[in-house]
Amino acid sequence: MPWAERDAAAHVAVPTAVSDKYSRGVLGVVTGSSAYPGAAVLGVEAAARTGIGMIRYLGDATEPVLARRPEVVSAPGRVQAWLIGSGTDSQDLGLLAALFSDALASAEPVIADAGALESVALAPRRGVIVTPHFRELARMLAAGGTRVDVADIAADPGRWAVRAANRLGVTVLLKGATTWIAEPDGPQLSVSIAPPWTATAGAGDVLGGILGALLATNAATAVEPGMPARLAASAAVIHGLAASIASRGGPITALDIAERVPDAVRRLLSSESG
Ligand SMILES: NC(=O)C1=CN([C@@H]2O[C@H](COP(=O)(O)OP(=O)(O)OC[C@H]3O[C@@H](n4cnc5c(N)ncnc54)[C@H](OP(=O)(O)O)[C@@H]3O)[C@@H](O)[C@H]2O)[C@@H](O)CC1
Ligand SMILES: Nc1ncnc2c1ncn2[C@@H]1O[C@H](COP(=O)(O)OP(=O)(O)O)[C@@H](O)[C@H]1O
Repeated sequence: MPWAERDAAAHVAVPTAVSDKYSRGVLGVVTGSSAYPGAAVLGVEAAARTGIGMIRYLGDATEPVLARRPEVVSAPGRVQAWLIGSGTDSQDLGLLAALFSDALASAEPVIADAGALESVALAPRRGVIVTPHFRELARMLAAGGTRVDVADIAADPGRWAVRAANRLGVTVLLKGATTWIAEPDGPQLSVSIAPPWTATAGAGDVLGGILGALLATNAATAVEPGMPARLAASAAVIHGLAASIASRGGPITALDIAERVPDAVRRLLSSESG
């Protein structure tokens, strides 16, 4: 089922007069590495611009993240959701492996990307959303014993998203020109609003940050049946809309998308109230 702007608008948590930074939601972030520090900067930038109470950044790229976003806290503490894995390599995790395991063993919802995908294959649970592209999904399925060519996934991504969700037991957001979302025994959703200019390095890291903010700010309902898929699809709508606003028919960078996220959220909220 296509997920539309009005559907996404209903999943933006708008602060009220009684909100504070903790009641709005805190996102714990374990992303980035010495090889890929930029992925951490992009995800944190996108989460901050989606609207969130606070971000705790606990990965290996604290310096560039704080240089871009001094609002970010690098002290450990309580969080309402986790974003793990963007900009990391599953073969070279070092101390990050323990942080991934802790997040996956916690009760909070988790978004797992890139280098954290294989950790999920070993410890799947409800409340986990994985955000692979086609190659990453093929690798995840292979780790679980299902061999599939990337070309087969590309030929029928919607079906593979559903199959993977059921086989892996987690919500799958499969990235591409159309983004497919499937929850085990739950909704199957799709979003196709991003312009092809979105196919640029780091755009997926930005999507992870947007989804992280939506999970943390909807923490009370985020793991109810159907909600992981709806929140994931809403993040894809905000991402695609921000990319369209940034692009206006021309080229964009991943950071351009993150910077236009407030405009995308504003547009969703104004269309909902109008
Ligand atoms: N700014 C940042 O910090 C960013 C960080 N990022 C982070 O990078 C990490 C890895 O993510 P990824 O998606 O690249 O990983 P993956 O699926 O293993 O792809 C490898 C495949 O690509 C192919 N390939 C490579 N070069 C190619 C070429 N020129 N032309 C054609 N093919 C080429 C290569 O093929 P091969 O060379 O082996 O034939 C192989 O199959 C991940 O942690 C992510 O978060 C990104 O988000 C970007 C921004
Ligand atoms: N042809 C396309 N048209 C629209 N969006 C695309 C297209 N190709 C990729 N995307 C989007 O761009 C992002 C790419 O993410 P990803 O593959 O993880 O790249 P990276 O790892 O460099 O961030 C995803 O959100 C995906 O849905």
